[in-house]
Formats: sequence, C-alpha cells, structure tokens
Amino acid sequence: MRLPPTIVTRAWRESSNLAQLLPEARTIASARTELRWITEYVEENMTDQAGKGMKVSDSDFQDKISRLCYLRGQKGVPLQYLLGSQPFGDSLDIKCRRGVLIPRWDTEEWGIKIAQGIRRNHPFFTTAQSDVDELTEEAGTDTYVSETETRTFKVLDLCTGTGCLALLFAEQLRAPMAKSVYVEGVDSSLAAIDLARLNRAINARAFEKYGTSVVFTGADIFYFDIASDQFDIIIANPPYVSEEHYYSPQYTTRSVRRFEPKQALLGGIEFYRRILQLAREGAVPAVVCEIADQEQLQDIVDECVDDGWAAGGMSDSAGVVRTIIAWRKELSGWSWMKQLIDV
Ligand SMILES: C[S@@+](CC[C@H](N)C(=O)[O-])C[C@H]1O[C@@H](n2cnc3c(N)ncnc32)[C@H](O)[C@@H]1O
Repeated sequence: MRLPPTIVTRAWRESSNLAQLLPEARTIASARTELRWITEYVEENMTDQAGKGMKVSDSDFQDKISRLCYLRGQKGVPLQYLLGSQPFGDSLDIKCRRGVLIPRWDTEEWGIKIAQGIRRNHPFFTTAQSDVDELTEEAGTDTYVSETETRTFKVLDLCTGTGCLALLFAEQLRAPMAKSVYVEGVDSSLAAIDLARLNRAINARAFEKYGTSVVFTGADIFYFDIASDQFDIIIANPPYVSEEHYYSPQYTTRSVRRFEPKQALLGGIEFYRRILQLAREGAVPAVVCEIADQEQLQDIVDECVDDGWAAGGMSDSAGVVRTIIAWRKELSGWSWMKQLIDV
C-alpha cells in the first residue's frame, strides 16, 4: 500500500534517513524508533573500532547510518539481520543471521506465559524435594509422586531455529535446590544449529548458574525419536504457513519472503501430526505449539481430543489465536494449563 504523501513529506523534512526507512517502517513513529536503534548500533560499533585504535571519522559514521537506513527501508532487509540481534525474554540477546528465522514477539509472549505457568504451577517447581521424598515413601508408586520425584525437568524444543524458545525456557525455569532443568533444541538446518549454539554460549550466564543445561541437536523431526519418559514437555514453533499465504502479500511481507528462509515458514498439519506422534511415543505429558490460525487450531485440537488429550487454544495480546496447548488428562501436574485456554 502506498504511503500518504503528507507522511512522506513530513519524514523528508525531519531527515533523509527517516524518509529512507519509511517504506518498511510505515509510520513516522516506527521510523524514528528504527533510526534510534540503527544510530545506537553504529555508535557502539564505531566506539569498538575506535577502542581497537581504528580511525573513525564523522562522515564514516553518517555514511554507515545512511547505508543501513537504505538497506532497511528501500531494500527491505529485516532490521535484525542488519543489527545482528534481537532481545528476547528478560535478558537474552539472540544473534540473528540470514538463513535462520528471526524470533517474533508473539513467540516470545507465549513462551514466557507457558514457562512462567510451569514455574508457578508444576509440582516439580512448587514442591520441595524433601516433601517429594516423604510423599514417595508414603505413596509408593502414586502417579503424582512419580511425576515430581525426578530431579531434572526436561523440555524438548522442536524446530528451534535461533534457539530462542529453548533459551527462553532455560532462562525462565529455575529449578529449586537439588533439582535441575535440561532443555534440548532440535532443528534440521545446520545454519540454525550453529547459530543456536552461538546463542547458547552468548547467553549462558542467564541459566548456567541455576544448574540448567541446554543442548542443540541437528536432526529432522520426521527421522528423530525420543525414548519413553525422556521429556516433560514438548514446545515447538514449526513451519506452518500454507503456500497460498506464503505468496499472498496480505499474509507474508515482501521482506519476509525475500530475506527469511522458506523452509522455516512453509509447512502445515504434517508437522503437528509428527509432534503429537513423538509425544505419544515418548509418553510426554504436555505439548505447546505455535499455530497459524483458528482453522489449523481446530484440526489439531480434534486430533488431540481423539487421542484422549485435553486441548485448546491460547490467543496473543493482539487477540490472534497463536498456540495450541495440550496435556494428558490422566496425569496430574498439568491441569492448571486450562486457565491459559481462551479459544
Ligand atoms: C518457524 S521456524 C521457528 C524457529 C524458532 N523456534 C522461532 O520461534 O523463532 C521453524 C524452524 O523449523 C526448522 N525445520 C523445518 N523443517 C524441519 C524438520 N523437518 N525438522 C526439524 N526442523 C525443521 C526450520 O529450519 C526453522 O528453523
């Protein structure tokens, strides 16, 4: 859609960099925010260079800013690929590179909600180990106890990309004393696994001190198996965009189509079926996945319910259906997820 000429004129009056950014930023306010981020990034970069004894002139500084504004606004390069990173969760700095999908705000939002829900409500986090030991002794093989007695809570993040969700769960889930958290991220793209490992190294301070470990594995989820009782929850943001939506500018922007990897976006129900199959085979009690829309949600909820799971959808703060939440009804420890379901 063409921008109103009054906005374009206002942007040019304020600065040429702002006007360059406008085609992608779409509003003066967003263009100002992007210009501020670009300027801060260039300042930091130039300070680093100056610190290494390199000469940096004012015109180098201005040229660099103009070039980035041009690439962003006129060529449509996503800001995260230009600046190289995206803040995520409370303190994570997720490095971004061409060839790997940029983490989205809606993924971050549901990831935080689920991780915080687990930490507040799941017996592993709310029950002290001494209580568990006592209960185990009293109850023998009671299900509740067998779920909570384990000292490691394990999360499997399928289709991990930059590793943003895996690292978010590692950051948010802090195990009580004498227990620990293990998070494994899986992706079939080697570029993604390389980047996820870099992101783990950069962000280790956010979780290592709590005894949490994170592992990234290169594998295709259609040829990947898990053992029974290996994981407590599967989380995933799989490729879910249909061909029709991928090629429609209404759903997928030119910038996304041009710069982000197609294999990270194009997909559908086959991914959810595979994820549910893995959950079934591995006796995983809970699954949370990002989804495309209401129609896709209904299809997957129906499959879960047919399988004897409890399931429903959760919207994001923009009111868009964003995730499917499912758990095995016969197990305790997960029924609190009901509170999150609003669709
Ligand atoms: C929508 S992106 C999500 C990335 C990341 N979890 C996020 O939320 O930003 C989907 C990811 O699935 C990966 N992928 C696609 N097909 C796959 C497969 N068969 N097995 C494993 N990973 C796959 C892609 O490489 C991509 O990184």
